[in-house]
Amino acid sequence: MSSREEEAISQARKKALGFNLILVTGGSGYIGSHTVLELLVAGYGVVVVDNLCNSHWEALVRVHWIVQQDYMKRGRTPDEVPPLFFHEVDITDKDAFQSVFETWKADESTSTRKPMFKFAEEKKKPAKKGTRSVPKDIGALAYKQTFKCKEFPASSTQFQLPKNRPTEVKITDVIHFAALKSVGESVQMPLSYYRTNVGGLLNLLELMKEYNVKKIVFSSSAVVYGKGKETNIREDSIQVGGGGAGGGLLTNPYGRSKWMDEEILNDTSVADPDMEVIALRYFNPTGSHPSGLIGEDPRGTPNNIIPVVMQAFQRRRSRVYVYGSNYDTPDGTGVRDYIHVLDLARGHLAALRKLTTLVATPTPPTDDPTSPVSPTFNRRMSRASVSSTGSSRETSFSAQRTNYRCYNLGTGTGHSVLDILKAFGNVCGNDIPFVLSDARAGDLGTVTADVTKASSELGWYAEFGLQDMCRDVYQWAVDNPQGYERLRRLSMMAQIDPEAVRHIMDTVEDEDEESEAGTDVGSNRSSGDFGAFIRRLSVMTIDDNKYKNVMRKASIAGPYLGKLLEEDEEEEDGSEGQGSRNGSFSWNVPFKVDQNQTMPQPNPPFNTNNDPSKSPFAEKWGFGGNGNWQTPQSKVQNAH
Ligand SMILES: O=c1ccn([C@@H]2O[C@H](COP(=O)(O)OP(=O)(O)O[C@H]3O[C@H](CO)[C@H](O)[C@H](O)[C@H]3O)[C@@H](O)[C@H]2O)c(=O)[nH]1
Repeated sequence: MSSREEEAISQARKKALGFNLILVTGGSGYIGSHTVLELLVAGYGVVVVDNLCNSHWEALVRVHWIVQQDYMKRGRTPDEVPPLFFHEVDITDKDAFQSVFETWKADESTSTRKPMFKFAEEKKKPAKKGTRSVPKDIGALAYKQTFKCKEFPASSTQFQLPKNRPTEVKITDVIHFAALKSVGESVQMPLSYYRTNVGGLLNLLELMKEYNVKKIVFSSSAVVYGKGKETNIREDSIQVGGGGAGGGLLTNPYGRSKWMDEEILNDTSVADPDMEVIALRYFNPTGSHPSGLIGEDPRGTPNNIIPVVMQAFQRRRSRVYVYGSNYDTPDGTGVRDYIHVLDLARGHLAALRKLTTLVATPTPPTDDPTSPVSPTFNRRMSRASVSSTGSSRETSFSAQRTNYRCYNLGTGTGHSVLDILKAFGNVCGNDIPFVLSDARAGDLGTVTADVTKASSELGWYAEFGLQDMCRDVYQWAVDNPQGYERLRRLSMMAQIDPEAVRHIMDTVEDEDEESEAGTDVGSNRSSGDFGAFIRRLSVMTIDDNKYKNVMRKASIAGPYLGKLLEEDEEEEDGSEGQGSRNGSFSWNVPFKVDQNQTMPQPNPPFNTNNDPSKSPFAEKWGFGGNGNWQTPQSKVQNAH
């Protein structure tokens, strides 16, 4: 590790000192980013781990910026916003994941936390002296930015810095979002789902154990209720811990992976009485932050109703197919419990506070061996759960523990598909075209939550209604017609052809100088700091004219890049337009061209009178005698 990296880690740790530090896996995704926002608003420091497979780092920059505005609305200064750090790491890569824990591990010399019990078979191994991952300071990036956004009210989340600020740097809790989440895709690629959703959780729990992190909020789903449970579903209608039905009613690998995760978490809490687990079962999340700066950006063709409606509004599909009109519901269409993503995010805060209370007032251990808080009892439970005889008596030992809790997060109110179409039509002032169609295989008529447990035990309840959800989704759709897609493309562009990007950096220089948004593009051009450049361009994504200007210049620079940046037209049936969906961007990481990547045939640039050979990049990209451009890849293929 270079001295510069060591210095960066040391600076980050200094910045984090005094904050309760929460590790959020999958924190740049849809629900993750809104939760990070609420954590910062509430005064928590946040460390995000995300592999960006279905999200964009830009979301986090926007999050920190929104929180700065939120703080100002509350009479505080942006400097007071807690730190937000980002690691681009895949949780299935255990070594890389461990390097994050190494970076943020407690300083042993100042640590006051001691494990309460040590079982013989679980003696803590010394932490591996592995590499340490260098965190990106998102707050520092956000301070330089200017975004245009809708006026939004200050968050209702209370600012609650702990009375005694932590005197050591330590991750105290984990919120685990990182997972794959498409039902249909999980049927096609079950192994990927189990690898990420189950394998990733195992890595996390092993690392939490090794680094003595004991509290976790887990992102579960109403999907774990499976078939057969419909209206006002209670948490105890299925049993985690072998005490009843559950996983058997599930119909797809995604649902099974979430169910398995809950079982694993429960078993872990049985084996370790110090562990505190809360699983949150989401119903149908939708909505976005009212600023219109962050929102849902589903990759590929969306299947969920709200993104589908949004696409119909954007004319990216001709109509919405309403699946099923003969259900036993008021208007015959499917009824679901839609919950605003900000309510969901605040549900995670409520869960964190619950975990904090539990740890702050622990039940003292007792010598009574039949007591569930006795070490003797827990040792027995531990043995029972690994016994090979599997008698029913022993099975009952592995019943759900009190340090494992699950809660529904929903509103308790159902809305039909037609209600959604009407509400969305109201906010956008246009009717959403739809057609009644056959029911989708496996769909249920009604799925709504009983939310009394969350309100009585977490003190949480949903504040937003359907109209709020539709309004905020609409705002996001209007301001970000392609979600973060443009950003993904710009990032992809920097990865594929840094030379061409450098050329665009030259051509947009004047624009940068005119811009009021601070940027370090110019000063870093020679050192290839594309991160700064992409960040600068990301500001332009909201200003359509500027963005189009850049696209035009990108076409000048390189035909493939021009193609990459072209607006994609969604097919009528909703299938994806061309353009990469795999682009991601890493700061200061050498850009690599993936030689196996299949690149689309680029269009000729339009500034060279359709003579590609006049482009400054003609030689680099190759020019076929038939007038078609060739990427290096297609050139290789043609040679064989
Ligand atoms: O193009 C569409 C898409 C959906 N629907 C209908 O809209 C309702 C909601 O469907 P979604 O696909 O948006 O959501 P589901 O309730 O089917 O599934 C969601 O909630 C589940 C838990 O209940 C799981 O978490 C799952 O991953 C998640 O997508 C259903 O009646 C569905 O039939 C349509 O009519 N047309």
